[in-house]
Amino acid sequence: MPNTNVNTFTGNNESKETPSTRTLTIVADSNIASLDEFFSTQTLGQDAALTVNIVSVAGRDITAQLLAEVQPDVLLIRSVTPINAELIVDNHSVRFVGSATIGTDHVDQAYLAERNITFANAAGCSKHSVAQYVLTAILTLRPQYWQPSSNQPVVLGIIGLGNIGSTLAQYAADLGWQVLGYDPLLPASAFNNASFDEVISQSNAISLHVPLTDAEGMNRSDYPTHHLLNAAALEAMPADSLLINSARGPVIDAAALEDNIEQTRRQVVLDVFEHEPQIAEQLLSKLAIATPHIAGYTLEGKLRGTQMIYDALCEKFNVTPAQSMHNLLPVNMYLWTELKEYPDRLIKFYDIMQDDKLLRAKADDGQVNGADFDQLRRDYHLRREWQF
Ligand SMILES: NC(=O)C1=CN([C@@H]2O[C@H](COP(=O)(O)OP(=O)(O)OC[C@H]3O[C@@H](n4cnc5c(N)ncnc54)[C@H](O)[C@@H]3O)[C@@H](O)[C@H]2O)C=CC1
Ligand SMILES: O=C(O)C(=O)[C@H](O)COP(=O)(O)O
Repeated sequence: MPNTNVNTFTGNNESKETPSTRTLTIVADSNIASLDEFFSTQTLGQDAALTVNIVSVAGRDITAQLLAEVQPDVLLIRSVTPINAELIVDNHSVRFVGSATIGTDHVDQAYLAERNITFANAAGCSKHSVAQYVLTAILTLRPQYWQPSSNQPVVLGIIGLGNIGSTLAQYAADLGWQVLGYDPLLPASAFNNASFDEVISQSNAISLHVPLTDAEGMNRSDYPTHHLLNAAALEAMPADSLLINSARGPVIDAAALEDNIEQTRRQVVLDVFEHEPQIAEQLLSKLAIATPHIAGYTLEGKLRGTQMIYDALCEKFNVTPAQSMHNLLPVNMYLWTELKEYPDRLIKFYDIMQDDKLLRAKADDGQVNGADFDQLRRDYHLRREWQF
């Protein structure tokens, strides 16, 4: 069994009757923020004698073998733990799976439903964090966009207008930018106002905010996003348009992207990579900004993710939630209104090039290896979300 951190909490035994102590065993990704503050007897077992036993391990170490050894009631994961038949076909103890993430492409939700296992994710938990990451990337590379003008408007293309895309659109509108948005699964609106071809051919900057879906399989969609940006789409983009991907790596065909950057010298920002956690130096060297899947990594974003799966677990087990992320947040001095007034303070709000520098420093022998990519994320100094 990998190195685990086992905290055993025993319920208060001073009740009037001898409690029949129950144990709730949790296997959790150690990269979940404030795990022990949210999942303990005080926060889960206040209505009954309960022993909460948490086994926390690296997300990639949550295996069928570990489940066989621990027999957990609950799995708490993040995006690096695939949840599917291969992991739990022989397990009959898990009753709840919580992913403290927005994306769910790593979870076979139909299989969980078939097994009558409750699933919860953290929809929208880091929408502001990711939107602010995208704004920072754009304004770091193109600071002139702070002052759009009638003869030099800024057109931001947004593909996917859900929680993150629509939040980004609000920031863009607040800066006086024009938004061209495309989302075939939502009704037309002020922001959902263009075709895919119009977005990619008429925008100064294009940002992707779609889930990773396929034409078939567990993430099937009528509008699959796997390689949504293929060679043809990239070719249709003006050479000087900036492309940002903070959705999922495989939404862009990495090989086609490398060729397109060679041909156009396009500025590209990637927070997610088709073959992560490995990154080929050949691609890395062509990018304007590269970061290790940390667009959502603010203290608020990660705590909100933990809060949301904690609340869902409490609902599952009919327990009154007894922990709030607001008890765990230091004072936040980052105000969007201040940044708008003093754009030169952007680097103090978020120095994205420092994250870029740390990632590039891990390139060795032609690539960034998976262990180094994971270490950068595990040890990431969580940013603070700007107050909108
Ligand atoms: N880099 C990071 O740290 C993070 C990445 N993400 C990724 O961002 C994705 C989007 O997050 P949210 O906006 O919160 O999800 P969401 O589910 O609220 O919105 C996704 C939107 O994409 C639309 N969509 C689906 N297929 C499409 C297509 N083919 N073309 C255009 N639009 C399409 C949907 O209709 C939906 O409105 C997540 O699924 C996740 O993969 C999320 C959080 C952090
Ligand atoms: O929430 C999502 O979706 C994300 O992409 C998260 O930022 C992924 O973070 P990890 O689960 O990989 O820590």
